[in-house]
Order: sequence, then C-alpha cells, then structure tokens
Amino acid sequence: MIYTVTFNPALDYVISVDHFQTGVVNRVNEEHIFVGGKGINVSFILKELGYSTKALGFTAGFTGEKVKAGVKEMGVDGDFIDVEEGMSRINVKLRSDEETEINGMGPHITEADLYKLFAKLYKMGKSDVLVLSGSIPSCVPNNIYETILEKLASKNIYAVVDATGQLLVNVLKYKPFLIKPNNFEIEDIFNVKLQGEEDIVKYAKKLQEMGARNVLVSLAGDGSLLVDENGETHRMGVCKGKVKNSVGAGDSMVAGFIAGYLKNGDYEEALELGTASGGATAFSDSLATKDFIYENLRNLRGNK
Ligand SMILES: Nc1ncnc2c1ncn2[C@@H]1O[C@H](COP(=O)(O)OP(=O)(O)O)[C@@H](O)[C@H]1O
Ligand SMILES: O=P(O)(O)OC[C@H]1O[C@](O)(COP(=O)(O)O)[C@@H](O)[C@@H]1O
Repeated sequence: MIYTVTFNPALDYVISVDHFQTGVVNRVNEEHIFVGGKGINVSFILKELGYSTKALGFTAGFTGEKVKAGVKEMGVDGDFIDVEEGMSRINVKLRSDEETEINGMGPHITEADLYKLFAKLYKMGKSDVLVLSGSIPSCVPNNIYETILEKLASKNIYAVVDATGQLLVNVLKYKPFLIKPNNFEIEDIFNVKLQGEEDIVKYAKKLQEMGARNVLVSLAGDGSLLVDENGETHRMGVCKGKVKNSVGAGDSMVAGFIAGYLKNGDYEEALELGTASGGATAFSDSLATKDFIYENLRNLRGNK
C-alpha cells in the first residue's frame, strides 16, 4: 500500500492578473480553485498511473471540509484527521509577469492529533511506501518527519520525503528511499549558490552521504538530475509543450518516479515517468491526466 501524508492541505487559489503591481487595486482576469497540498497531489497522480493510495493528513474548518470533498471528487481515498482550532490553508498562486505564491499557515495541530496520525501509520507493513510531503504548520515540531520515520524504523518501508530545510535534513539518518529537493532548496540547505551541473551532482552526493538512498534534484524547465543508490548519475531534460500552470509539477514528478520505479525497479524508467508526469502537469490547467502523461512519455522517448 502507498500512504501519503499531507500535514497542511490547501485550497490553491490560482489567479491571473495583467502586470501585477503592489500598492494598487489589481483585477483578476482568470481564477481557479484546486484542492492541493503535496501529498494529495502525489496521491492523485499515482491514482492516474494505476496505483491506489491512502491520503492521510489534517484538515480544519470550512476549507478543510472543501479539501475532504475535493479529495473524494478526485477519486482519492482520503483519511483525514479533523482538528479543532484554525482552518485549512488557502494558498494564493498569482500568475502575472512573474509567478508569486503566498502559502497560508494552516490549523493548530495538537499532540493528541499527532498520536491519531501515528496510530494510522503503525498499520504500515514491509515494502509499503510512505510519502511525507510538504511543509508543516508552525505549531508542529520541525523534527516531525524524523519522529515518524523513527517510529516506523523497524517496518522496512520505502520512505519518500519532499520537504525543505531542517524538516528534510532531519530525516536523512533514517535513509529515506527518495528525496526530491529542487535546486533552490539545495542552495538553502547548504547555504551556497549552485554554479552549474557539477555543483548539483556534488551537493546531491552530499545528501546521499548524509543518508538519502536516491536524490532527485528537479530543475523546473531545465529538467532534473538523479543520483541513484548505485552511484549512477542520470540527467534528464524536459518534455516539450506550452506551460500553463506549473503548480504541482514537482509532486507529479515524485508520483511518476514512484510509479515508474515500482514497475520493475529501474531508475531510468522511474525518471522518465517522473519527467512525463511533471511536464504533463506543467502543460495542464490543473494536475495531469493519465492519457496526457503517457502522451508526454511517448514524446519524451521519441525525442531521445
Ligand atoms: N516549464 C516546464 N517545462 C517542462 N517541464 C517542466 C516545467 N516545469 C516543470 N517541469 C517538469 O516537472 C519537474 C518538477 O518541476 P519543478 O518546478 O522543478 O518542481 P518543484 O515545483 O518541486 O520545484 C521538472 O523536473 C520537469 O521535469
Ligand atoms: O506544503 P507547502 O510546501 O507549503 O506547499 C504546498 C503547495 O505545494 C503544492 O502542493 C504544489 O507543489 P509543487 O508545485 O512543488 O509540486 C500546492 O498544491 C500547494 O499549495
């Protein structure tokens, strides 16, 4: 079974404004609301690729009700813990001359709420996949992903972690199967400015030395780079297409990578399906559909 955990689900309010300016009234010319949050996005793409998942996490307030209803509509099996204080986030994704994101805070999660999550995770067994994805509300200790992996250490699961800063660094000692930082997140962790591909490989290998089995570095429109657990480096370009909305491209890449790997354990295949899934989402108004992912996969292979 594949479990995804989204500590802080969101309604993504994606708006377009011509030449956005601060300090004045701006009018929106296109708007959409999507149910989001990294783990939920991963669950949706895995479902499109034929893998059922359980989407765990925390919800609160009227936005939380909308998140749960939306997850159901997406055809994803959600099992969210309702918390009492606060509300699930609304994340604003502003499309204009530049892309700007304002991600909300999220509800107050208590220790008792966390124990409800642990109880669900204890059901995991050997070779199950656990995806810990996204930020956590500020009230949750930033070693929470580490705590979860520590509790599950004896279970021999595949852990996938897509998080930033200390939340990510803290889990490395539990040897997660996969981490997917982007180039900016690596710069942030090591407090460096990456100067090209050699540098990306260097810091991906450092993350491996710190414990990660496979390090997938996503580079948005420049593709991605994987340093796998066998010591091989794979460089992948991108699918060709017109970008519509890149929100969720990273989550789609994580999901595609997992699905590709689960097929027969081949890292090149995993990276191809990850790339096709990330690209297909970037070229869609919302998360990609199965048919479009496979169309992008065929094009990617055809262009090699
Ligand atoms: N503009 C784009 N054109 C084609 N593919 C893209 C584009 N943006 C993202 N992707 C695909 O999605 C993957 C993940 O995107 P990225 O933006 O790096 O993730 P994140 O949102 O996690 O930073 C990229 O490695 C690439 O394969
Ligand atoms: O949990 P975080 O890091 O605040 O990110 C949440 C946001 O990330 C997303 O999951 C999109 O992530 P990516 O663009 O990195 O794939 C949005 O749906 C959501 O608003």
